[in-house]
Amino acid sequence: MCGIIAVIHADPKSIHAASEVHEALYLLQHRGQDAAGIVSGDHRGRFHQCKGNGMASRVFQDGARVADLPGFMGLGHLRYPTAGSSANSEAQPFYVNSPYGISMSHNGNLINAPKLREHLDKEAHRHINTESDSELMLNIFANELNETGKARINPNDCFAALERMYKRCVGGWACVAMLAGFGLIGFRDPYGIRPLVLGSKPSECGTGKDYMMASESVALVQCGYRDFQDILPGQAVFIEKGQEPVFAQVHPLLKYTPDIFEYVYFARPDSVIDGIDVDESRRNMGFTLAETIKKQLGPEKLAEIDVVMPIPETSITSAICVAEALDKPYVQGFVKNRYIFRTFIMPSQKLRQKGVRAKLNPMPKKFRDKNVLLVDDSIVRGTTSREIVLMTREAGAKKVYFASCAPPITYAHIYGIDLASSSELIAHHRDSTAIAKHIGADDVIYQNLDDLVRACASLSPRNPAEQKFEVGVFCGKYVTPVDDGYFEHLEQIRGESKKKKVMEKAREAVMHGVADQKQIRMAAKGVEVDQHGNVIPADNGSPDWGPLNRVSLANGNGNATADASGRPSMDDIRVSSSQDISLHNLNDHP
Ligand SMILES: O=P(O)(O)OC[C@H]1O[C@H](OP(=O)(O)OP(=O)(O)O)[C@H](O)[C@@H]1O
Ligand SMILES: NC(=O)CC[C@H](N)C(=O)O
Ligand SMILES: [Mg+2]
Repeated sequence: MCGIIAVIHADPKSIHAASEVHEALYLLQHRGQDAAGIVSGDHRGRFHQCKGNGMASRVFQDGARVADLPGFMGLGHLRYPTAGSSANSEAQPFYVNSPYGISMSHNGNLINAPKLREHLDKEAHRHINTESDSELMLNIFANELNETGKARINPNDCFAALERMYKRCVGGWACVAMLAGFGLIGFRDPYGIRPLVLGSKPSECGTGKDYMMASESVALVQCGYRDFQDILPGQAVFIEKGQEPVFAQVHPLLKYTPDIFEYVYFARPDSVIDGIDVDESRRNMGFTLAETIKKQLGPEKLAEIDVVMPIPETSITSAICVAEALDKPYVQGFVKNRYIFRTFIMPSQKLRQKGVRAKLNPMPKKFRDKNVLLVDDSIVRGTTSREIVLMTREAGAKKVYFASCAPPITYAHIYGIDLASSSELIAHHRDSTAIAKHIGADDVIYQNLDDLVRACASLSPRNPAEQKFEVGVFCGKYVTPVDDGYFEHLEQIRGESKKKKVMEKAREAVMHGVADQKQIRMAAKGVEVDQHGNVIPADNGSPDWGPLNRVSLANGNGNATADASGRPSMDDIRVSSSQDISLHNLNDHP
């Protein structure tokens, strides 16, 4: 799950769009911790970028780098990879110089990436520099835009290009893009799987409005934007410099099916997504879960429960409601270390395991001789639940029951939440008795899928009875068609053990100078290689220079002036030189 942001100021001379994007990045940090980036666009049609691996504060050196990013518009991205690797070179926003200069931030996952790659290679003849599906999407868009053959384009040309792009891409996406010197675009997949909301505020220059788009409304609220409007499934919006937004349905709205996992885990509780208040949905989840707990445990076991405890942080809202409905004391027994971040979205299993203990510390007096009902929002790999049950017992609890606000997660997530490959999911081949045994609990209680859907749908501003959600992870029925063989492909690219083995072998081969091209490519995702081809030891915080057999970054040196209309053309857009990009991109290089 990634976070995306876009800002455009009414005043084309404004140089502060990036500082708003930067502010918003911190509000969406929970959506991606692996990489962060901003690209700004100034009135001369130049882009300026700063991106790299790490959280926003590291990449932007607590804001010091934002001064390098002048412009009246900007894009931001927070990455939690679902495709490709965690390499620096896959940090977003992505950029292509042709046509017109385009930068793009993508939240989601394309499930027909190999087909798109082939099309770009064989038919469009566009070079793809990484394994990222987002780079593919940007290039598909760029190629369709190029089909206009015009030196100057208008919003309708963009919509037409998007229409063609939507016919090629399959999966979930919410994207924001910037055309150099021209304006901003936002668009969302035909099912509205991934979220995108637009807001506005009066411009500081006194005339017109500034606009922001973001994955979650909390970013808009905190930056002073109002008049929210969710971008509809299959809808695109174009905000040209100094103009009002123009909307177009670039693909028929197929079904309005937002991803239910946004409400379960991903989004902040103070966000409203597609008109559904996240905190309220979690309260509802707590109340309905309590009913299932009553039924499953029965009066005797229920009477034994002394306290209801949340597993911070996401489940707190629901746990309060479970306690209220069961008429049991709500007790916070775990203290969360606020300097350790979300463990589930950490990149490796070892880190996730370590993360749980470092993040949550039990206060023994809250547990001693108690029968405890633990409440979490979800059980994915079981890393948290297993460790927590153990900690609960170590802290002196007698019986430990474990309740999950989400139903068993039995299938892979394919639209932008890297839940795990199905073989890693604890519920994939286990029933609740086996799961309880596996995590060491006396019993495990899961929310029913219908109850979960009702908890969210009842808050929908559309017809609640007809509100549907993307729930493939719980039942294997996905909203888009999925090609035969996709899951095998997924298993292959995501299966952690396999990835690890291949990676280790490749690293070793590179270290010993016996790697073939494929191994060099593979190793370059985990082992940094400098511009001379020398291997830099991993985890030293140094930037990614890109794999050896690929062009590292774009070169060029056109002129910087925009024409009278301010619209981009091949001539008036300066493509950043590799030196410029080095300066901005390679934060930590000595
Ligand atoms: O079964 P698992 O694989 O452990 O994944 C599920 C857990 O991961 C998440 O917590 P996380 O620490 O990421 O975030 P939170 O602080 O928002 O709860 C989620 O809230 C569950 O607690
Ligand atoms: N979580 C996401 O939305 C990821 C976006 C994109 N698929 C990537 O891996 O960078
Ligand atoms: Mg959690």
